[in-house]
Amino acid sequence: MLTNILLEEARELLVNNIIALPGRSISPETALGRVCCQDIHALHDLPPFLQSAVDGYAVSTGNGADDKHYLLKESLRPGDYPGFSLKPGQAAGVVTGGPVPSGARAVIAQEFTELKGGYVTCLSKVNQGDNLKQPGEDFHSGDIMAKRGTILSPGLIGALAAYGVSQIKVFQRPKVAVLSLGREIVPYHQVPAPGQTRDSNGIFLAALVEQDGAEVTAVETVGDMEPVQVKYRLEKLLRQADVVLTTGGAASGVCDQALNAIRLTGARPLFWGIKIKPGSHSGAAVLKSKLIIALSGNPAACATGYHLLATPSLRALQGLNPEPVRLVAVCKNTLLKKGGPRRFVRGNAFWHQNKWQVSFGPGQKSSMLRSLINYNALIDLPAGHPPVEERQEVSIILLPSCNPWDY
Ligand SMILES: Nc1nc2c(c(=O)[nH]1)N[C@H]1C(S)=C(S)[C@@H](COP(=O)(O)OP(=O)(O)OC[C@H]3O[C@@H](n4cnc5c(N)ncnc54)[C@H](O)[C@@H]3O)O[C@H]1N2
Ligand code: MOO
Repeated sequence: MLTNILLEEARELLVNNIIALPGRSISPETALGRVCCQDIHALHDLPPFLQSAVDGYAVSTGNGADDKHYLLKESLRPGDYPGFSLKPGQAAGVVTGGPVPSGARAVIAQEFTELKGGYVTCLSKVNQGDNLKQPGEDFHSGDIMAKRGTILSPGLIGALAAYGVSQIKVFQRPKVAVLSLGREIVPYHQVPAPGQTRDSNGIFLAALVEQDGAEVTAVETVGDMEPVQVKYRLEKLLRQADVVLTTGGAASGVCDQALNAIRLTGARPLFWGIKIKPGSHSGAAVLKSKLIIALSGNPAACATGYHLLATPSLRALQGLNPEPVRLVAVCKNTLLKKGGPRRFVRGNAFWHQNKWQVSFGPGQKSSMLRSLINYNALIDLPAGHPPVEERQEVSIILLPSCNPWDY
């Protein structure tokens, strides 16, 4: 087993052991945020017929006919389809988005016309093609509307509805179970005895998992179960989930539950320990197609490990690019910490005065919850870095699903 490796090596090991989940068809009503598992092509031209862009009159010019006065042949209402064509010198009333009769050369907006004695008089110059929307102007038949791996946005769902698509093929959502290890950890709704701690990581991880498009199957604690019972619990969760996230019991010490239980299940550890802080005590293992990601117990270390290892894995399982979104941002405040391994600091990123800016959150100890209440970025500081000064440029990883762009 590889120990104490680089973050990028750890992520690669994880991603290389992941095959995107199979696809399934779902209705557009439930498709928001899901990921297309195949390219989607336009089934036909859109608009499918020549349309008017305005309410007004379609006119047939040319053939030496007077281009100011037209005989009104018929007026169409929304939903009508013209069963006639226009001859030079004739006009038809048309509506925005409605079909125009064949033979029409242009549409004149109603406000630039006068209707008198069955004749339409144009008050402005008429140019061929004015206010006409060509068939296929939006999508030509066969155009790619979405590539495999595209997240279904409200706009894409709407565009597919314009084609009457009622089933969309998407990657299955990964199923994720959370197992909080540690003798002292009790379910959050239980009153802890002296020396015990409420499981805040479990529900926190479950919320992150939901934000990452996956489905939470269980959030459980083990308390002081015997190692073999922890193994049974882990096996049970592995049967119902694609990924099990453990938190706590990851550092070798008095209660080394994570690696013990993983080994007892026969899972193959991929790595244990990465050169970052916090989150150094993170590991991963595979059991057939199932993944176990072990995160630290300290809440901020748990969060950091989640963003850097679990999010890319959940993305890869859904057919998404696992690479995080990186930006360069200017620091709004200072960080006195220096030296040590590569550090990931929770911060708040925002766009202000034409640049990305970031402020370090308060309470950066890995045991503290404070920085987790309002962060949307991880500030990536290299190993051995000096204190970070205001206005210094830093590399950040955006966590858009974490918090709104608040500052
Ligand atoms: N001798 C050493 N001790 C420690 C080391 C080390 O290298 N050598 N590393 C420290 C660092 S850094 C971290 S991070 C932690 C990681 O330890 P574990 O992942 O084994 O976590 P635990 O010991 O189980 O818990 C640490 C801390 O977090 C609390 N915790 C645990 N689970 C939860 C939960 N589900 N919800 C809320 N809080 C939780 C737990 O009560 C402890 O206070 O190890 C350091 N020690
Ligand atoms: O590595 Mo611990 O994970 O810093 O807090």
